[in-house]
Formats: sequence, C-alpha cells, structure tokens
Amino acid sequence: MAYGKELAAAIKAASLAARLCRKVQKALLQSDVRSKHGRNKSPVTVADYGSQALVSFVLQQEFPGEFSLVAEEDSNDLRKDGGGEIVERITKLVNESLTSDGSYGVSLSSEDVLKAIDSGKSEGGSQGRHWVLDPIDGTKGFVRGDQYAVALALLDRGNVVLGVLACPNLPLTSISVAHPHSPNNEVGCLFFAEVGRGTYMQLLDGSSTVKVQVSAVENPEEASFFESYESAHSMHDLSSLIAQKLGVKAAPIRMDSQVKYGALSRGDGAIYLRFPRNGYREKIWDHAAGSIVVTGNTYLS
Ligand SMILES: Nc1ncnc2c1ncn2[C@@H]1O[C@H](COP(=O)(O)O)[C@@H](O)[C@H]1OP(=O)(O)O
Ligand SMILES: [Mg+2]
Ligand SMILES: [Mg+2]
Ligand SMILES: [Mg+2]
Repeated sequence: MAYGKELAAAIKAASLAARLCRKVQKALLQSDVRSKHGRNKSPVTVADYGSQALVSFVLQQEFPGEFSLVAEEDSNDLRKDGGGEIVERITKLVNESLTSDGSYGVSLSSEDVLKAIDSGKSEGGSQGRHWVLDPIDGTKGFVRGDQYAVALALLDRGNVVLGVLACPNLPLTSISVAHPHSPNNEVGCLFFAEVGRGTYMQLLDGSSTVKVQVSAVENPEEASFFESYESAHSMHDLSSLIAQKLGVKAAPIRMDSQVKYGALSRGDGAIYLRFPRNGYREKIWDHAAGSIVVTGNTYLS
C-alpha cells in the first residue's frame, strides 16, 4: 500500500479522538461550549480542542520530522484570560485518552496540548504532504446530541490520497428515509479510503471491516438525498426545488457534518445537495476526508 503507514496512523488518531468526543458528548454541559468568533457564533467545545490535540500529537509521534497539519482550531481563545480552567480540562481529557490507549507512555502538560493544537496552523499547498483535519465536523450536531464526525485526510502534491471519517453516532445499518433513527440500532462507524484501494467501513474499535459501495440507483425517482440539518448551512428551499426538478420523490434526510459522505459511501442515499449561503467560504477540512470516502472506489488499481 502506497500510504499504508499513513492510513494506519490516521485510523488510530481518528479513533482515539472519536473516543474522547464520545465521552464529552455524553457528559456535555452548557459550560463546555465556548463561543468562537462572536460574529457567526460557531460553537467550539472542549472536545473540538481535545480531538485536535490528540490527532496532532499522534501524527507527530508517528511521523516525527516531516509534519504539516492544516486544521480548524487554534489556541487563541484558550490563551486568553480565564482560559486556564478549560485548558486543564482539555489536558486531562487528552491524557486520559492516551493512557487508555497505552501506546504512548507520556503525560502532556497544558503547554504541550496548546502547542499540539497550534501545530494545525500549516497553510498546506500543492507541494509535499499535508494532513487536513476537522477535529469535530458538525459541532452544532455534536452539541445537540446528534451526528458529527472526526474528519482526517492526507494531501500529497495537492491531491487527497487518503481519508478517515469517524462517525460515533452513525448507526451501523443503513439510515434510510424509512428508518432515519431506528432506536435499537447500534451506533459508531469509521470509514476509510486510500486512493486506488477503495472505501471500507469498520466499527470504532477497528473490528468488522467491510468494503462499501455507493448506491447503484440511477433513476432520481428512486433516489433519496441528504442535506444539512442546519438551514443556516445550506438553503433547504433551493435543494427542495432542485430535487423536485430532478424528479426525486423522497423527502430529504437531514444530517449534520461529513457523516453524510459516510452514509453516501455505503449507499444509504444517492444524492448530497449542499448550497451554502452567500458569502460563506467552505474550508478544505470540511470536505477532504468525505470526498475520498465517497469517490474511493472510482479508480481502483
Ligand atoms: N454558515 C455556514 N455555512 C455552511 N457551513 C458551515 C457554516 N458554519 C459552519 N459550517 C460548517 O459546516 C459543516 C457542517 O455543516 P453541515 O452539518 O451543514 O454539513 C461544518 O463543517 C461546519 O463547521 P464545523 O466543523 O465547525 O461544525
Ligand atoms: Mg467549527
Ligand atoms: Mg467542519
Ligand atoms: Mg469543526
């Protein structure tokens, strides 16, 4: 495998981060949510920071020396007055996750954690290799108790060559229009794809790996489509108009985050419609991992 070592490290990093996120989501308190950028009120939680610190730390351990990470969060708000307590909580969470895994016999200081978060400041680019991370994609879904993903990808000379999407709340079996949230369904999937090697899904503990395929449906009348849960992120009236013009009959399945790409990659639905509002700029970490998970079987070698 051309990127076998990188893929194994990415799966490990994303799985550890997903475990941390699960724990925080379970115990979520309003005080865990900090408002980032007052203007757009995008929420950030201790889990967003903890996830980024963990992934950054694991990748740097696995690839010392040659490391570039483009990631969503930074430590600016945490370093402000009053941030100390939250940094301590993040540090504790990160250390608990590392201890539970057992592979790294270290305990990080608060400063180590802040530095790990800030290693995600690379500008990326079309030369060399760059990791791309959204530590929690769909923070709004995470805070609501719904869907979110840890999304990690690797760019090599400007191309996405591997992607991992950990989706702690996605049911293992298909979510369709008929049963979007079946109550007894076990949850927690991880999708991974490497260029030329196809897309696979496994449980978050690494077991039960299966190859997945996108939907074979070609007739829009039989297709169902995904869109954002948040109408502020994607114009629902526009997607409904387009779905109608395409002849799609099913109601939209609304879900947060790149979990939509995971669900698409295993054929739960056939179409993803996304129309961000005027002025919003999409970021590479919001699509890099999801895009290769969906297209992973396209150019099999
Ligand atoms: N105003 C916005 N328009 C579109 N996407 C947004 C907006 N604000 C945040 N996002 C990002 O949209 C993605 C989730 O959107 P959706 O659930 O609609 O697919 C996330 O990547 C989220 O970032 P974040 O990683 O901070 O959650
Ligand atoms: Mg965000
Ligand atoms: Mg995102
Ligand atoms: Mg995010």
